[in-house]
Amino acid sequence: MKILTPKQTRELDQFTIDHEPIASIDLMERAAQKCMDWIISNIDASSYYIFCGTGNNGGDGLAITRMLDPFPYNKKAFLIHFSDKLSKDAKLNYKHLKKTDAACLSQIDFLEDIDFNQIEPDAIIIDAIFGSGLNRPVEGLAKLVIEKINELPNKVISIDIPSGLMAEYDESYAGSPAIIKADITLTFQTPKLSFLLPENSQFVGHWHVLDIGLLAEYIEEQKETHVLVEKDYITSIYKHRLQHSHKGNYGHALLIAGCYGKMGAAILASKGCLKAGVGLLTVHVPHWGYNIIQSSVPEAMASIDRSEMIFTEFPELNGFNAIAIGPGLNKKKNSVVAFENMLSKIEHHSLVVDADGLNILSENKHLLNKLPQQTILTPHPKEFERLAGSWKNDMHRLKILKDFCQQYQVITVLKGAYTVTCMPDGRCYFNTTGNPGMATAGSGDVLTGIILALLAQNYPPDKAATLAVYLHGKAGDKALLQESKESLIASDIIRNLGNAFKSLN
Ligand SMILES: NC(=O)C1=CN([C@@H]2O[C@H](COP(=O)(O)OP(=O)(O)OC[C@H]3O[C@@H](n4cnc5c(N)ncnc54)[C@H](OP(=O)(O)O)[C@@H]3O)[C@@H](O)[C@H]2O)[C@@H](O)CC1
Ligand SMILES: [K+]
Repeated sequence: MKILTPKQTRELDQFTIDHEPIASIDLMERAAQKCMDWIISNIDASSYYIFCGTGNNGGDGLAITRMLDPFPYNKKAFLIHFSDKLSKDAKLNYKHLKKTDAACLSQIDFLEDIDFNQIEPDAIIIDAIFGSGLNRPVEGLAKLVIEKINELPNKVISIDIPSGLMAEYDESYAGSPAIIKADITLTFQTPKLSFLLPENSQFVGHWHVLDIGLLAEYIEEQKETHVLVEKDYITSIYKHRLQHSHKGNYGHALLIAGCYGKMGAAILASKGCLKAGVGLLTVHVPHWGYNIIQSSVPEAMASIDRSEMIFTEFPELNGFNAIAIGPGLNKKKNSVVAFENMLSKIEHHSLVVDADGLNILSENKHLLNKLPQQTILTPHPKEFERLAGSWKNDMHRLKILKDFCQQYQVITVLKGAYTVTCMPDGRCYFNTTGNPGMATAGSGDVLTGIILALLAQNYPPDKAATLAVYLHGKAGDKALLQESKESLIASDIIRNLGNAFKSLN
């Protein structure tokens, strides 16, 4: 699903009004009806307090209040009068509600006009103060109201976007002094980019996209800049296996991993790779790790370094079509030299760099220029900061990520909630699978193995990265059916890769 910018959202709105065609007031009615349908099907409460602004978001709130009328609920709508400029459709809905139930509607000029004590703790608060039209930090009356709502114990449902949160912003934006902390956000047609940034999870709560029938035609014409990766996208890139195939069809991968004390990372990455369908896997390990890898991963072949403890050389690369380097490696001088030598020998191979491979890059930045185009890097935020520098807010981090990928022509998988895979041309793919139980030792090693396997099977690097991230998260979600977020470990992710693949059929 494409994520639209605020400008695209306004254009989509207008495109639908012009081409469906539909009057804007009827579109607002449809949006409010979708919210009502969702609320009636999912919420069990007897009182609703609806806080409305003066723009179209407020118009939605006023329409929702009217739609509650046939139901036996207590309801009260507050028009927060922070501006005299009531939008045209908000004004129509204001008049309409006044006719239906004038007693439930109050105009609020001062915070004291609202008796917050009357709001029962189990009542639902509907937040329709600001939507996608917010263009500056919230001040004055609206700020006071938002702060007060955030102090209440009530469940809050935000319409379209939590009031005070911008759909997009830049690095100079220090945030609004007041933003609604919603439990649920009901957003229209596509999610907003800010929902996917870690710093905003405290405001957005659980978000749901409501299809309000805005025309797909317009969305299809827009470039893929920010994409939410869901099952339909993944099934469109997943290649089914042929009935008559042999291991030669699925590539030969080389994994360079492990050192004294860190052989577990090599084992986990190897198993992830094998379980993701690679034809053949060779693992290059220090001499000391030979017995360990052979007995722990009998399906893999071993290539042995002359060094007892660390990575100092690499096998002839010709026989391999994909290479991963980094899990459980180390950053000693001889390993850096070997890494640099290997980069100069890479020709047609796809490459993944993880863990200590990334640390080597951040301590030897000149190597970044030697990475083959479309190399896949898989940092967590700390590793990324070491590679690319620090950021002021998460939107700024996204900009740094795009600049970094463009500068070095690499693909970066920035791990976290909504892991984002950024392409050399700046396209960003936000993943939707996975859970906090996966923040556990070795989880990243497994992901590296999966990416390596998909590259060896000839997936183009951009598709290999997005598919691997999705499968890794899905395997974690399947594992969580038997485990808890605390007990889930990397081996559980490996064990559930089969279930993750099956979920694509
Ligand atoms: N997309 C769709 O298809 C559909 C969208 N719909 C709904 O419309 C919503 C967008 O409505 P909207 O454009 O009227 O903006 P909204 O957020 O209500 O703000 C109102 C005004 O507030 C002002 N303002 C801004 N910042 C401010 C601040 N800090 N403090 C004080 N004032 C501030 C600013 O005016 P300004 O003062 O800048 O002239 C702005 O115009 C959208 O979220 C959805 O709920 C559905 O009804 C139908 C389908
Ligand atoms: K809102």
